[in-house]
Amino acid sequence: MSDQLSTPASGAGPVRPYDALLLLSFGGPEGPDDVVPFLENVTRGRGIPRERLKEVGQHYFGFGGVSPINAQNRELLDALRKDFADHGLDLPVYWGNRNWAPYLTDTLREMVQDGRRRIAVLATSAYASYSGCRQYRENLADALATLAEEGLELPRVDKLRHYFNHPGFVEPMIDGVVESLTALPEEVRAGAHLAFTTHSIPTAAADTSGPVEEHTTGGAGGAYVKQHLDVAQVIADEVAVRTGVAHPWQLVYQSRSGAPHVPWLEPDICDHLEALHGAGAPAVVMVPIGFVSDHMEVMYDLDTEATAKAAELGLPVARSATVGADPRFAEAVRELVLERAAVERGEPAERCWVGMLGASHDLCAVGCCPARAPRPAAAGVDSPYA
Ligand SMILES: CC1=C(CCC(=O)O)c2cc3nc(cc4[nH]c(cc5[nH]c(cc1n2)c(C)c5CCC(=O)O)c(CCC(=O)O)c4C)C(CCC(=O)O)=C3C
Ligand SMILES: [Fe+2]
Repeated sequence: MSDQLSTPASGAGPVRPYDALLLLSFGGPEGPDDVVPFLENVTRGRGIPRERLKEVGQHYFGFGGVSPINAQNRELLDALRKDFADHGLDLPVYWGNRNWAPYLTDTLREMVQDGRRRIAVLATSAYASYSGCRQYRENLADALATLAEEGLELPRVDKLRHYFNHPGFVEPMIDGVVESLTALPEEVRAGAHLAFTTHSIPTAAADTSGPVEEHTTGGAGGAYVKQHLDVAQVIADEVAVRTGVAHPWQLVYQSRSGAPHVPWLEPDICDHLEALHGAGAPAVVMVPIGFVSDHMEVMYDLDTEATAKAAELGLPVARSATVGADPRFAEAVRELVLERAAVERGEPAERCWVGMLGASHDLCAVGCCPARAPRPAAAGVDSPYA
């Protein structure tokens, strides 16, 4: 590979000390035979009811057993490589997943064998939560443990900060909402509501999301909800500036799983559509701010299920785009790498953000997004690895 020839082992120029970027994602099935083993990987030890698993399996089978997430990650890889090349960054980009091939452990092994010693990690999850942050750090720790057992010299892995409020993540979504409003019939456009959606999680997980000082009680939602509300506000405000209309908005949830007696964040998007319709809303734009690409949770839960619900109600809806492989997102990733590289060199770092919360932390503190049963997690203050 040509990048191996041109990259000194220690990394060079503005990316120093990094010598590689790892795109860390969820993974998804690539055909019907993959669906059940994929779901087994996702739900191992998580207590998801069998009925729910059967149902989710049907979502995948309905699309030929193929999740769109892998193709979307390949597009993002291309966008990142192009952006880095266009800006003279000599930083090879790798890809590994939690739940499907290419598996994280295999990618990390390949990286070590390629001589990568200091790795920046971008997870395809923008917000704080156990599922979106610590679980990826646990996956990194598991992969490092495997490589250690194999006698390999371990690289250092640094997870890049949360980017929910990075302008390169938020601005493409603002454009998307404006476009979706334009796509609605003109007579309902001005009255349209914005339904910002994200993945529901157990309220107990939401309350303990983010650093300990941001934890809440009683279902208030912790950093997870606070960060989503911040992004929603920024988007709604900018859409109002651009369209001249202050569209009413609310943060709602989707893709609930788990046992029915366990409280998860509510309301669900489908119930919300029904309530809005009952209250006389003329149209709704669904804005999936919780997701980085139009993967199965978007394609099924919003574009199929919620859209069918709206049709049944006679409520016009549109669904706005996720950031995907937008060049502005690739640029944001470059900025995040350069920012963290400066921090690691002990130099001042320029941090971009929008909204009210400021740039998120580089290193997760002890107690950040705790697991129900504590396990080793890499790339945080409590990492057992350097
Ligand atoms: C916060 C969050 C994100 C957003 C942040 C991020 O992107 O990471 C996310 C993303 C995703 N979730 C995905 C798929 C699934 N998630 C499940 C289950 C769960 N998700 C949870 C949370 C999240 N999930 C939770 C608390 C559970 C319960 C079980 C557990 O505690 O782990 C299940 C099991 C069946 C079910 O119950 O739905 C599946 C199949 C896919 C791939 C889609 C594709 O294939 O295109 C993606 C990107
Ligand atoms: Fe999920």
